[in-house]
Amino acid sequence: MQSHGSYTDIQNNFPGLPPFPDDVPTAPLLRLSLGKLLAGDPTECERLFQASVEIGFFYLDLQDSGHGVSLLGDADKLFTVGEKLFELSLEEKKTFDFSAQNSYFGYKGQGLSTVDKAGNLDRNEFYNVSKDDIIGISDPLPAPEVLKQSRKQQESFMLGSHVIVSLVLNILNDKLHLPQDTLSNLHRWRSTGGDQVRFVKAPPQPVDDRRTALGQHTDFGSVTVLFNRLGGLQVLPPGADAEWVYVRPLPGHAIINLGDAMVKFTNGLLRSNIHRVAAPPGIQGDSTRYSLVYFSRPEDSVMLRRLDGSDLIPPIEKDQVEEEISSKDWIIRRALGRRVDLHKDIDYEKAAGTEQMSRRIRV
Ligand SMILES: O=C(O)CCC(=O)C(=O)O
Ligand SMILES: [Fe+2]
Repeated sequence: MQSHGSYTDIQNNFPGLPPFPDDVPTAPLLRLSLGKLLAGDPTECERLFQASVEIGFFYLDLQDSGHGVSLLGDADKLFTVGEKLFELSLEEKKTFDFSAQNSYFGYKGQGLSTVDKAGNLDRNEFYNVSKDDIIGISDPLPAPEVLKQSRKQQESFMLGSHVIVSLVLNILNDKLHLPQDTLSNLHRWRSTGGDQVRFVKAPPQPVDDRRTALGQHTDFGSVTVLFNRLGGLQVLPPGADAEWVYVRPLPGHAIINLGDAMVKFTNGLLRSNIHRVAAPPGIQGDSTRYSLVYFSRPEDSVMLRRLDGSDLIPPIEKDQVEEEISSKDWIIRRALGRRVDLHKDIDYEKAAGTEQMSRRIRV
């Protein structure tokens, strides 16, 4: 057994950052190869499907494909952009909070969302940038100079992530026996939707008061492409007795997870796993944590309900009622429903997603 904070494999750590400790429980997520998935390798595609049914999270090794390597390069550039972005004064950043206009794009300051039913507040700030804005199919939102100057890098990162999303959707489409292109036709690059990049920053927390930085949730959309360097992300495996485990960040890999839309489209066959962000473990807890995310969502007008045309997707049961809600309304309800600055009384449950199904506990 290694001592606290030590590491066995230098390649499993990020240069310049304190190592992820070896003595905390981690999720045994599958590591899939982008090169193999792009080549249509049947075993790798089957592993992707398995991971999507069982846990809804997997690592994607980007190092064995030219596309993946260039996405890693774009992610590196945006980590630097993110650091500069959050260096702006709070006063300036707040001018880009558009939530009062019912928009989830722009800045969210630290401590504006509840992380649990007790009303404890979050400990991170983030900034959401709309894909539609960056590719010029919606009116541009006001943005700080550092974001205006990096629109090209953002577009490249968004497109690169969207290619990964489309690949995952096409493999799932095939495995679900859906008519060809069913899923990708609900996620067209140049159609209006909620796709976004999120820059995240969480400062180190006081040693004697380390808490959840981002409350437990399932992602709202379809497929998430996440870049982590410091630990802190945790998932709750299925089952009544499950305990939170860390997802160890791996250099050269993205973390891919499915969101609520995939659960609704497949009537619970695919899984959108509950996750949260805790303070980074061990000596990592003294460092500032940045992360970078690409969230894909079904196009705005898509209704989030069971898809027709598959013999594998379970039918709607007799006593089951599907909510009539569009992708756009779902995301607004989930993204803004727990903001203490927008609502006097927070109905924590009303802003919930598919968490209950995610637990896979039969009642
Ligand atoms: O920062 C992370 O690692 C995860 C963030 C996350 O889960 C989210 O923004 O939905
Ligand atoms: Fe998330």
